[in-house]
Amino acid sequence: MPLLTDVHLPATQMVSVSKSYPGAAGPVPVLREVTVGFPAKSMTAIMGPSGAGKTTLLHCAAGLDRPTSGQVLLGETDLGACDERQLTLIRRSRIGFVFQQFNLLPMLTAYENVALPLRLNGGRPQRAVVMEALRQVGLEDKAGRRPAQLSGGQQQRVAIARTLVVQPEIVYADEPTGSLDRQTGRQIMALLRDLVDRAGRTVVMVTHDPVAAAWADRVVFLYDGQAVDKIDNPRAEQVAARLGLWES
Ligand SMILES: Nc1ncnc2c1ncn2[C@@H]1O[C@H](COP(=O)(O)OP(=O)(O)OP(=O)(O)O)[C@@H](O)[C@H]1O
Repeated sequence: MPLLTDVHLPATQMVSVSKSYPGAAGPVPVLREVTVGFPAKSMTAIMGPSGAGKTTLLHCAAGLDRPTSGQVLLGETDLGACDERQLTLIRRSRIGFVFQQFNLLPMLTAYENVALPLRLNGGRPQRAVVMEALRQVGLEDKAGRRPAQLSGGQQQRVAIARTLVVQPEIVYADEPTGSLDRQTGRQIMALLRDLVDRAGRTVVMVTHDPVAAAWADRVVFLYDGQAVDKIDNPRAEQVAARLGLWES
Protein backbone atom coordinates (compact mmCIF):
# COMPACT_ATOMS: atom_id res chain seq x y z
CA MET A 1 0.00 0.00 0.00
CA PRO A 2 2.53 2.70 -1.05
CA LEU A 3 1.17 6.16 -0.37
CA LEU A 4 3.88 8.16 -2.09
CA THR A 5 1.37 9.67 -4.48
CA ASP A 6 -0.69 11.24 -1.68
CA VAL A 7 -1.33 14.96 -1.75
CA HIS A 8 0.66 15.33 1.45
CA LEU A 9 4.09 13.74 1.39
CA PRO A 10 4.45 11.11 4.09
CA ALA A 11 5.91 12.30 7.35
CA THR A 12 6.94 8.69 7.82
CA GLN A 13 7.23 5.98 5.22
CA MET A 14 7.63 2.30 6.10
CA VAL A 15 8.88 0.17 3.24
CA SER A 16 8.61 -3.59 3.32
CA VAL A 17 9.01 -3.65 7.11
CA SER A 18 9.20 -7.08 8.75
CA LYS A 19 9.70 -7.86 12.41
CA SER A 20 10.19 -11.23 14.07
CA TYR A 21 10.64 -12.17 17.70
CA PRO A 22 12.61 -15.22 18.77
CA GLY A 23 10.41 -18.23 19.55
CA ALA A 24 11.11 -21.76 20.81
CA ALA A 25 10.76 -23.12 17.27
CA GLY A 26 12.60 -20.24 15.56
CA PRO A 27 11.73 -16.62 14.73
CA VAL A 28 8.04 -15.73 15.01
CA PRO A 29 7.00 -13.17 12.38
CA VAL A 30 4.88 -10.32 13.76
CA LEU A 31 5.11 -7.85 10.86
CA ARG A 32 5.39 -9.13 7.30
CA GLU A 33 6.63 -6.75 4.63
CA VAL A 34 4.41 -3.86 5.65
CA THR A 35 4.60 -0.89 3.28
CA VAL A 36 2.65 2.10 4.50
CA GLY A 37 3.02 5.87 4.60
CA PHE A 38 1.63 8.32 7.11
CA PRO A 39 0.79 11.51 5.21
CA ALA A 40 1.91 14.75 6.84
CA LYS A 41 -0.72 17.02 8.36
CA SER A 42 -3.23 14.22 8.60
CA MET A 43 -4.43 11.62 11.09
CA THR A 44 -4.04 7.92 10.44
CA ALA A 45 -5.63 5.23 12.61
CA ILE A 46 -4.21 1.72 12.76
CA MET A 47 -6.68 -1.01 13.57
CA GLY A 48 -6.85 -4.78 13.54
CA PRO A 49 -7.48 -7.76 15.78
CA SER A 50 -5.52 -8.31 18.98
CA GLY A 51 -2.04 -9.61 18.18
CA ALA A 52 -2.13 -8.27 14.59
CA GLY A 53 1.07 -6.29 15.24
CA LYS A 54 -0.30 -2.76 15.70
CA THR A 55 1.86 -1.75 18.66
CA THR A 56 4.90 -3.38 17.07
CA LEU A 57 4.28 -1.34 13.92
CA LEU A 58 3.96 1.87 15.93
CA HIS A 59 7.16 1.14 17.88
CA CYS A 60 9.09 0.44 14.67
CA ALA A 61 7.72 3.63 13.08
CA ALA A 62 8.71 5.67 16.14
CA GLY A 63 12.21 4.24 16.44
CA LEU A 64 11.39 2.57 19.77
CA ASP A 65 12.05 -0.79 18.17
CA ARG A 66 14.07 -1.86 15.14
CA PRO A 67 12.56 -3.85 12.26
CA THR A 68 14.19 -7.17 11.36
CA SER A 69 14.21 -5.97 7.74
CA GLY A 70 12.83 -3.13 5.66
CA GLN A 71 13.14 0.63 5.92
CA VAL A 72 11.59 3.33 8.10
CA LEU A 73 12.00 6.85 6.77
CA LEU A 74 11.21 9.88 8.93
CA GLY A 75 11.18 12.62 6.33
CA GLU A 76 14.41 11.84 4.55
CA THR A 77 16.09 10.21 7.54
CA ASP A 78 16.52 6.43 7.36
CA LEU A 79 16.08 5.33 10.99
CA GLY A 80 17.77 1.99 10.24
CA ALA A 81 20.98 3.81 9.34
CA CYS A 82 21.07 5.59 12.72
CA ASP A 83 23.05 4.33 15.69
CA GLU A 84 21.44 4.23 19.15
CA ARG A 85 22.66 7.70 20.10
CA GLN A 86 21.30 9.26 16.90
CA LEU A 87 18.03 7.38 17.34
CA THR A 88 17.66 8.68 20.89
CA LEU A 89 18.20 12.24 19.69
CA ILE A 90 15.62 11.77 16.91
CA ARG A 91 13.08 10.30 19.33
CA ARG A 92 13.56 13.24 21.67
CA SER A 93 13.42 16.01 19.12
CA ARG A 94 11.41 14.87 16.07
CA ILE A 95 8.93 12.28 17.34
CA GLY A 96 6.21 12.40 19.99
CA PHE A 97 4.73 9.33 21.66
CA VAL A 98 1.50 9.19 23.67
CA PHE A 99 0.76 6.07 25.71
CA GLN A 100 -2.51 4.57 26.89
CA GLN A 101 -1.42 4.95 30.53
CA PHE A 102 -0.14 8.54 30.10
CA ASN A 103 3.32 7.70 31.55
CA LEU A 104 3.71 10.97 33.45
CA LEU A 105 6.21 11.22 36.27
CA PRO A 106 4.07 11.33 39.44
CA MET A 107 6.40 13.49 41.52
CA LEU A 108 6.57 16.25 38.90
CA THR A 109 3.92 18.91 38.25
CA ALA A 110 2.17 19.20 34.88
CA TYR A 111 4.56 22.05 34.05
CA GLU A 112 7.64 20.01 34.99
CA ASN A 113 6.41 16.96 33.06
CA VAL A 114 5.95 19.08 29.93
CA ALA A 115 9.33 20.78 30.43
CA LEU A 116 11.11 17.43 30.79
CA PRO A 117 11.79 16.72 27.08
CA LEU A 118 13.40 20.16 26.78
CA ARG A 119 15.61 19.39 29.78
CA LEU A 120 16.53 15.99 28.33
CA ASN A 121 17.52 17.75 25.12
CA GLY A 122 19.99 19.75 27.18
CA GLY A 123 18.20 23.07 27.03
CA ARG A 124 16.88 25.35 29.72
CA PRO A 125 13.11 25.23 29.22
CA GLN A 126 11.61 28.63 28.46
CA ARG A 127 8.50 29.22 30.51
CA ALA A 128 6.62 30.68 27.51
CA VAL A 129 7.30 27.55 25.43
CA VAL A 130 6.10 25.17 28.16
CA MET A 131 3.02 27.28 28.90
CA GLU A 132 2.18 27.46 25.18
CA ALA A 133 2.17 23.63 25.01
CA LEU A 134 -0.11 23.53 28.07
CA ARG A 135 -2.32 26.19 26.49
CA GLN A 136 -2.69 24.10 23.33
CA VAL A 137 -4.24 21.32 25.41
CA GLY A 138 -6.32 23.73 27.50
CA LEU A 139 -4.45 23.22 30.77
CA GLU A 140 -2.50 26.43 31.37
CA ASP A 141 -4.42 26.86 34.64
CA LYS A 142 -3.35 23.40 35.91
CA ALA A 143 0.40 23.86 35.44
CA GLY A 144 1.17 23.44 39.14
CA ARG A 145 -0.78 20.22 39.68
CA ARG A 146 0.74 16.78 40.03
CA PRO A 147 -0.73 13.89 37.95
CA ALA A 148 -2.62 12.49 40.98
CA GLN A 149 -4.44 15.84 41.24
CA LEU A 150 -5.66 15.63 37.63
CA SER A 151 -8.38 13.54 35.96
CA GLY A 152 -7.44 10.82 33.47
CA GLY A 153 -8.36 13.06 30.55
CA GLN A 154 -6.30 15.93 31.99
CA GLN A 155 -3.33 13.61 32.49
CA GLN A 156 -3.56 12.53 28.85
CA ARG A 157 -3.67 16.22 27.86
CA VAL A 158 -0.46 16.82 29.81
CA ALA A 159 1.08 13.81 28.04
CA ILE A 160 0.08 15.31 24.68
CA ALA A 161 1.50 18.72 25.70
CA ARG A 162 4.74 16.92 26.62
CA THR A 163 5.03 15.67 23.03
CA LEU A 164 4.09 19.05 21.51
CA VAL A 165 6.71 21.01 23.42
CA VAL A 166 9.49 19.83 21.10
CA GLN A 167 7.44 20.56 17.95
CA PRO A 168 7.65 16.97 16.68
CA GLU A 169 7.26 16.10 13.01
CA ILE A 170 4.91 13.28 13.94
CA VAL A 171 2.98 12.20 17.03
CA TYR A 172 2.33 8.49 17.62
CA ALA A 173 -0.39 7.48 20.06
CA ASP A 174 -1.00 3.92 21.27
CA GLU A 175 -4.62 3.61 22.40
CA PRO A 176 -4.72 7.24 23.63
CA THR A 177 -8.37 6.89 24.70
CA GLY A 178 -8.09 3.29 25.90
CA SER A 179 -8.08 4.21 29.61
CA LEU A 180 -10.72 6.93 29.39
CA ASP A 181 -14.51 6.93 29.48
CA ARG A 182 -16.31 7.64 26.22
CA GLN A 183 -16.97 11.33 26.86
CA THR A 184 -13.37 12.04 27.93
CA GLY A 185 -12.11 9.94 25.04
CA ARG A 186 -14.12 12.12 22.67
CA GLN A 187 -12.49 15.25 24.11
CA ILE A 188 -9.03 13.77 23.58
CA MET A 189 -9.89 12.82 19.98
CA ALA A 190 -11.24 16.33 19.35
CA LEU A 191 -7.96 17.72 20.68
CA LEU A 192 -5.86 15.44 18.45
CA ARG A 193 -8.04 16.35 15.47
CA ASP A 194 -7.59 20.02 16.24
CA LEU A 195 -3.82 19.58 16.33
CA VAL A 196 -3.98 18.23 12.79
CA ASP A 197 -6.48 20.73 11.39
CA ARG A 198 -5.33 23.90 13.13
CA ALA A 199 -1.69 23.31 13.98
CA GLY A 200 -0.81 21.17 10.93
CA ARG A 201 0.47 18.28 13.05
CA THR A 202 0.70 14.65 11.91
CA VAL A 203 -0.90 12.02 14.14
CA VAL A 204 -0.78 8.24 13.89
CA MET A 205 -2.83 6.33 16.42
CA VAL A 206 -3.53 2.72 17.27
CA THR A 207 -7.07 2.15 18.49
CA HIS A 208 -9.61 -0.61 18.96
CA ASP A 209 -12.49 1.85 18.95
CA PRO A 210 -14.29 2.50 15.62
CA VAL A 211 -15.68 5.77 17.04
CA ALA A 212 -12.14 7.01 17.78
CA ALA A 213 -10.93 5.78 14.37
CA ALA A 214 -13.68 7.78 12.66
CA TRP A 215 -11.83 10.98 13.67
CA ALA A 216 -8.95 9.93 11.39
CA ASP A 217 -8.49 10.79 7.73
CA ARG A 218 -7.54 7.22 6.99
CA VAL A 219 -7.77 3.87 8.73
CA VAL A 220 -5.15 1.25 7.91
CA PHE A 221 -6.10 -2.31 8.82
CA LEU A 222 -3.48 -4.78 9.96
CA TYR A 223 -4.17 -8.49 9.98
CA ASP A 224 -1.63 -11.11 10.97
CA GLY A 225 1.25 -8.68 10.49
CA GLN A 226 0.17 -7.42 7.10
CA ALA A 227 -1.47 -4.18 5.96
CA VAL A 228 -4.54 -5.62 4.27
CA ASP A 229 -6.95 -2.75 3.76
CA LYS A 230 -7.59 0.96 4.23
CA ILE A 231 -10.60 3.27 4.42
CA ASP A 232 -10.33 7.00 3.68
CA ASN A 233 -12.63 9.46 5.46
CA PRO A 234 -13.98 6.62 7.59
CA ARG A 235 -17.32 6.48 9.34
CA ALA A 236 -17.58 4.52 12.58
CA GLU A 237 -20.15 2.05 11.21
CA GLN A 238 -17.94 1.35 8.19
CA VAL A 239 -14.95 0.69 10.43
CA ALA A 240 -16.99 -1.50 12.79
CA ALA A 241 -18.29 -3.50 9.83
CA ARG A 242 -14.74 -4.01 8.51
CA LEU A 243 -13.54 -5.18 11.92
CA GLY A 244 -16.60 -7.43 12.22
CA LEU A 245 -15.39 -9.44 9.24
CA TRP A 246 -12.65 -10.81 11.47
CA GLU A 247 -14.99 -11.68 14.31
CA SER A 248 -17.49 -13.71 12.31
N1 LIG B 1 8.92 -8.24 22.87
C1 LIG B 1 8.22 -9.27 22.34
N2 LIG B 1 8.72 -10.52 22.34
C2 LIG B 1 8.04 -11.54 21.78
N3 LIG B 1 6.84 -11.42 21.20
C3 LIG B 1 6.28 -10.20 21.16
C4 LIG B 1 6.93 -9.06 21.73
N4 LIG B 1 6.14 -7.98 21.53
C5 LIG B 1 5.04 -8.43 20.88
N5 LIG B 1 5.13 -9.76 20.66
C6 LIG B 1 4.12 -10.57 19.97
O1 LIG B 1 3.86 -9.97 18.73
C7 LIG B 1 2.48 -10.10 18.39
C8 LIG B 1 1.91 -8.73 18.06
O2 LIG B 1 1.94 -7.93 19.23
P1 LIG B 1 1.42 -6.42 19.22
O3 LIG B 1 1.44 -5.93 20.62
O4 LIG B 1 2.17 -5.65 18.20
O5 LIG B 1 -0.08 -6.64 18.72
P2 LIG B 1 -1.32 -5.65 18.77
O6 LIG B 1 -1.99 -5.74 17.43
O7 LIG B 1 -0.89 -4.30 19.22
O8 LIG B 1 -2.21 -6.36 19.87
P3 LIG B 1 -3.24 -5.75 20.96
O9 LIG B 1 -4.37 -5.17 20.15
O10 LIG B 1 -3.66 -6.96 21.72
O11 LIG B 1 -2.51 -4.74 21.77
C9 LIG B 1 1.80 -10.78 19.56
O12 LIG B 1 1.62 -12.13 19.26
C10 LIG B 1 2.79 -10.60 20.70
O13 LIG B 1 2.71 -11.64 21.60
